[in-house]
Amino acid sequence: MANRIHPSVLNANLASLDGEIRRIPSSAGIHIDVMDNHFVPNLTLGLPVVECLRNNHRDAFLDVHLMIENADVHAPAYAELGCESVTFHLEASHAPIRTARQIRSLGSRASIGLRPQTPIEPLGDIITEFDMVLIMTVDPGFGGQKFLDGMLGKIRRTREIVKNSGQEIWIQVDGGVSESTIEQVADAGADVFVAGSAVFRADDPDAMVRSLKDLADARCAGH
Ligand SMILES: O=C(CO)[C@@H](O)[C@H](O)COP(=O)(O)O
Repeated sequence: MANRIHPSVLNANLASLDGEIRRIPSSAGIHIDVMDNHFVPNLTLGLPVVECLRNNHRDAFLDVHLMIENADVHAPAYAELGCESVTFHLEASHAPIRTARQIRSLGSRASIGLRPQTPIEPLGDIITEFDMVLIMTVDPGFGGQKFLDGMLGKIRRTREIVKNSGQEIWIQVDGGVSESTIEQVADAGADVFVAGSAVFRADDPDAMVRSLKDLADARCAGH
């Protein structure tokens, strides 16, 4: 599938989210980080704000990344709102298969996220329950951190597992993705790239989105 750039609004002006999203029309999706100050040491926004964004951006692909405890309880509500993709964390779920099925039954793509320390291998048995795997390449909680090079092997192994599954499952990489790192991330096998500070700290955020896409496509026009 074609490479996709999903800017994370965590590093945007959160008080002007509507306007910030309108600055990046070349994005394939908008990555929205929901944090509860328990699963991660940061608090951002939740269901009411995502509902407003849904209403104001009917055509956008909303890619919600839940960094919250009790994911099984809360995740389906984001699918009910009509978010195209809902990621919850394996570490915050007691029933990942049931939650993924619920999300899919509500018409959204189900995605599973992994902290840097969580191995990918145990997911092999249930990977076909998901439409996307999100590999965190920084410790979740904050934008602007350095990409963890040690995660490249994990991305490669994830690509192998996805290939062996015979399904088209997207591999999203989140954390420290920029013009300096995206090529190696694409080489390793990712096809959905979250970039926060690289996009929103750029003078021209939309030009940055296009540049990241070109760099990824030059390495691999989809896996
Ligand atoms: O989920 C997170 C952080 O926990 C990310 O989505 C960040 O928002 C990415 O920001 P950059 O590392 O690209 O600045």
